[in-house]
Amino acid sequence: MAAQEAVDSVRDREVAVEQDHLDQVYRRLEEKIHEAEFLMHDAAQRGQVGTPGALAERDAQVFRAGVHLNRLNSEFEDFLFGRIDLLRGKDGKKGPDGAYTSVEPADDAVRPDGTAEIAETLHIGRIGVLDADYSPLVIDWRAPAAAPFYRATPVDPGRVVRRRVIRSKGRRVLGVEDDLMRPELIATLDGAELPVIGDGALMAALGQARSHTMRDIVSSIQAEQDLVIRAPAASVTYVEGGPGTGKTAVALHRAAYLLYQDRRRYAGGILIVSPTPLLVAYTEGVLPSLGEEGQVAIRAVGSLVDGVEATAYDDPAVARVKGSSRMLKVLRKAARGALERGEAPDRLRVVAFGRRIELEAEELRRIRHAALGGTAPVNLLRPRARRLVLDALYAKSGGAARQTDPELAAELRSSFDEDVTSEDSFTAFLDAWWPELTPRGVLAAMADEKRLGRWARRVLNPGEVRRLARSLRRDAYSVHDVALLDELQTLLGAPARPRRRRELDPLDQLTGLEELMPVREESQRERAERLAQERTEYAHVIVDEAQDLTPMQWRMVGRRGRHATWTVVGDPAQSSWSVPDEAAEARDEALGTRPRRRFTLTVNYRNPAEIAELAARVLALAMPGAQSPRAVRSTGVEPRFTAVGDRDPAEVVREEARRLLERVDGTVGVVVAMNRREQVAGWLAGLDSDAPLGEGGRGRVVVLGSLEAKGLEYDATVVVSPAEIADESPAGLRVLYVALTRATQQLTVVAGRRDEPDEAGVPDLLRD
Ligand SMILES: Nc1ncnc2c1ncn2[C@@H]1O[C@H](COP(=O)(O)OP(=O)(O)OP(=O)(O)O)[C@@H](O)[C@H]1O
Repeated sequence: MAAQEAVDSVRDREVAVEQDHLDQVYRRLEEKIHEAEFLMHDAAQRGQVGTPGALAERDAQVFRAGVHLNRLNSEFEDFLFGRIDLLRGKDGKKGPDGAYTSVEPADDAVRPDGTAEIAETLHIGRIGVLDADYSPLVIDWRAPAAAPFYRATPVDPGRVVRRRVIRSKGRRVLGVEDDLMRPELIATLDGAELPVIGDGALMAALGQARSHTMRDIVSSIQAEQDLVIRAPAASVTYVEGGPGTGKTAVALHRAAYLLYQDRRRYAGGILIVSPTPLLVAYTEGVLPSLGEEGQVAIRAVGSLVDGVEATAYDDPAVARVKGSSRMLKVLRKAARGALERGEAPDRLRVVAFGRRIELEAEELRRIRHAALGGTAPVNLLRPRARRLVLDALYAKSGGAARQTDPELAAELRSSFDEDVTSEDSFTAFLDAWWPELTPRGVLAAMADEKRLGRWARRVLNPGEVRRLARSLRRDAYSVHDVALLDELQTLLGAPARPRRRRELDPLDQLTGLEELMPVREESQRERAERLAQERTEYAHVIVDEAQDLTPMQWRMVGRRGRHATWTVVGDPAQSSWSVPDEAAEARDEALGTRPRRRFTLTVNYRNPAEIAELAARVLALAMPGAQSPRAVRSTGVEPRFTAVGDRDPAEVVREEARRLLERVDGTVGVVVAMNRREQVAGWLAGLDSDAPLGEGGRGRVVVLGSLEAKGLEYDATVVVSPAEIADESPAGLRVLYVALTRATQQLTVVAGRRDEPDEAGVPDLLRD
């Protein structure tokens, strides 16, 4: 009892120490907010002076003040989260943030008798704050001086003696968790003692209940993750790692880091490509929590083309055709072939120079053929086709023979052209004979099996043509259709007629200003959305779950980062694409010859060892020889197996979900084969209506098709019929591996007849 009281009093004292520091930080922040408000006000006044010099000055001031206000307001909550106590460094140089730059301790930082002193204490937070005397009150987590907070380990501690994670809410410090990097020094430090509280922050973070949104990991980023987050943005950063190794988290923190490093460069935008809208929604809050918004667009791969939000999935056989690079040949033919629609006119009659001139079907066909020569986008060829038609008409009119003088001949020709083109019927003919094609129109034309058969000759077999045409007759676009639309956009080109240009706002030129200025007619959010939509190329592209992109999707994503640097994260063992080699080829094409820096993440932070071990059995089948990531914790709860047997499957699944709802505080995900989604959602309707999670009234139970589970996680999961999931597609075992690795605490597997369960209910596929 007495011992516990002693621990509590040390803890209280340490919390009070950090509270003091936080109070000091808040006082300083308040001063800065006043300063910023003054600047804003002052800048607005100056803005009334209309000279160019005053405008430039206003821009710069408004920008700086806006940055301040924006950040201070959004990050007032919980922005101080770490502290490191450091030995004296090798050199005595300080960086711009007032911290010493040396990573390594001085040779004599630990004296021969084993004693040492703490030479520097740094607090780490979401943004940097300097005191009035320019000493650092808080170091931005992305600054070089903060790196030791993430990198230090007991094996390689550098200057760090103790790392502390501080939990705070608003202005109140709630607790501290320490990791000791140099335990041998603790008893021999000069001056103040350095107490150590708690079991470390990582375990505390991992054990927390999950909600429907991902949390940032800024206070517990691990050393191998930090290396990726801070990797220089040259060319391609390529990250592989098994389920739960933090790839998505790392990708998001890397976006924030890159913006901090070089905001000007990334004003060109960062695009994060995510596999599903569910994962987009799940991750959307992380960057704002790190203080970054506006510059980063997170888009599902089915929403990369404006105006289309595809969520439907094709069945695997169709998806395989639509994703394959063979489609490129088919689309090239379709883009040109779609000009020849059934209703196109097959003759042209005009009156010029008082004569009737006619072009017959065969002549028009030849002209079209000549105009289409080469590979230029079809819509851009319309002017060329128009010219060739006029040439042919002129030749027929005999006009060329009437004039030998070149100057007069040119004049004659030009008045001929004017005569013809001023007739409405000529324009009407051209519109019908060489219509402006749209990607949607061409895709619709491909729904005609006969036509598609012609365009796909020797590329797709008749069965593939039939299935593809049928799938294109559906009302909604599928996720795979989006890459086809995008490819068609490139093959067709923008319409030839000039678009109305948006008026340029001189303030647009100023980096980042759009995020900060309240704009007159549009809300800030609308404006950010519009700018994001108008943007077709990005300065940095991050691809999450990269193993899933099909060759056609790689082409689509590649077009958005032709001049970009890239971060590509993925796990081949989780690929739901059936022909990984083909996808790898397409990926290499999209990334070009840019050199790659490769990283591997090795620790599974999501699954307890008990679940990871079960998943490893499927990994061995899905990808023999592949390494499982190492799980860092164990819950002592083994996965549970239940066979449906003669019972009603609806009852069994409902019962198992209910059971897990009682055992965990957060979410329960029920993962089923894609074609069972609706049915199982029906089975579970109303199950948790009295236990909503509070975020927009969403319940704690979610039913997911196997392909939708990608990247997500739940406190507990029910995986329904592994065999059904595995049999769904050629990549089924890898998809099952994904399904089995979603739970942070508990996993229940429900086996159907097809699973051939043993007497303990363990499906054939999951037996040792
Ligand atoms: N350093 C960390 N500190 C705290 N939590 C972490 C850390 N790294 C990862 N996590 C947590 O582990 C879980 C898995 O992370 P994440 O989803 O990024 O993994 P992933 O590699 O993308 O997984 P998958 O391949 O299955 O999609 C998340 O809940 C994440 O917050």
